[in-house]
Amino acid sequence: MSHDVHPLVLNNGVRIPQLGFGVYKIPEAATRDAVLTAFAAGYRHIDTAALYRNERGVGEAVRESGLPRDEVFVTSKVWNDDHGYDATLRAFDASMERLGLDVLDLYLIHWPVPRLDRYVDTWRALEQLYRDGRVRAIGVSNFQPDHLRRLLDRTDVVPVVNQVELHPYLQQEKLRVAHEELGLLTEAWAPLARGGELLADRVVLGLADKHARTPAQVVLRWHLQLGNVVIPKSVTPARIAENIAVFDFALDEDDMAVLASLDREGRTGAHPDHLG
Ligand SMILES: NC(=O)C1=CN([C@@H]2O[C@H](COP(=O)(O)OP(=O)(O)OC[C@H]3O[C@@H](n4cnc5c(N)ncnc54)[C@H](OP(=O)(O)O)[C@@H]3O)[C@@H](O)[C@H]2O)C=CC1
Ligand SMILES: O=C1CO[C@H](CO)[C@@H](O)[C@@H]1O
Repeated sequence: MSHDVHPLVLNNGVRIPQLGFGVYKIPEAATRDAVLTAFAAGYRHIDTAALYRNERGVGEAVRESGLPRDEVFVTSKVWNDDHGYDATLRAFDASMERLGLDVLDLYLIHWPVPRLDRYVDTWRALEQLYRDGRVRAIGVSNFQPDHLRRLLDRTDVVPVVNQVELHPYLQQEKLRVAHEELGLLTEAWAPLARGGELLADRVVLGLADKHARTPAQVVLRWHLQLGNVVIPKSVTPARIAENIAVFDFALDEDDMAVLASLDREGRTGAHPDHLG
């Protein structure tokens, strides 16, 4: 993997570009072009899921880009309907058929769905896929500390990431501390809080002005400096380029402190204890 993708090292030694491209809500027909635009802008990490119904477009773009396969990092996720050992193995095969890839870089359990109480069995299926070399790393998404601890108590492979909603309005400090203790990286979904109010927040606008950057760039830079893996989504070519142009400036301690003060439990999505 070339150096300009700013990789972080996962707990199994695999490198992940710290900034990736999210494709939730991009229609299947538009996904190939959006991902090719992202590759042209320098992204080398794509975040999709069976739920997003656009894995085919992601796979097409990977092939048509002409990029060496080992320079592109692709994540997908097993959806809530497919929890359980056998169902997860089938869901993985179906995702791989749609993606048209031989090996996946990262496979995640999308939500723990505590009501079903099957995420430990689902994890055992991911462990099997990892041992079989079908996926280079396995992780989870939307897990709370108690879900993580249960997994770690009962299974062998430590997840490499927990992908959770995280942005200045929902900073997830307790969870980030738990991740550090358990040895996994924090991956931020909805890193721009879905592009709403946060990007018009007076504090963010002030920092954008100070650094002659856009509000989205300030927020993404904050994520990078916290050590988060971050996966902003956009279908707008100018924004796709803007969102990756964040490696050539830095927020100072005061900037980070003022952004820390924006925390307010401002979820845009479901709470993991309630979904499912
Ligand atoms: N594991 C999970 O449960 C979840 C995972 N995810 C993953 O995280 C990714 C990112 O999260 P997502 O929900 O898409 O939200 P984001 O926080 O990435 O926000 C995306 C929205 O912000 C807009 N936007 C993007 N860049 C800019 C910019 N520079 N200036 C102004 N507006 C901007 C986009 O508009 P436009 O596209 O029109 O340009 C879009 O409406 C997803 O695509 C998905 O891959 C997301 C939700 C849950
Ligand atoms: O990945 C996802 C995209 O956003 C959805 C709506 O918040 C989530 O439920 C889902 O987990």
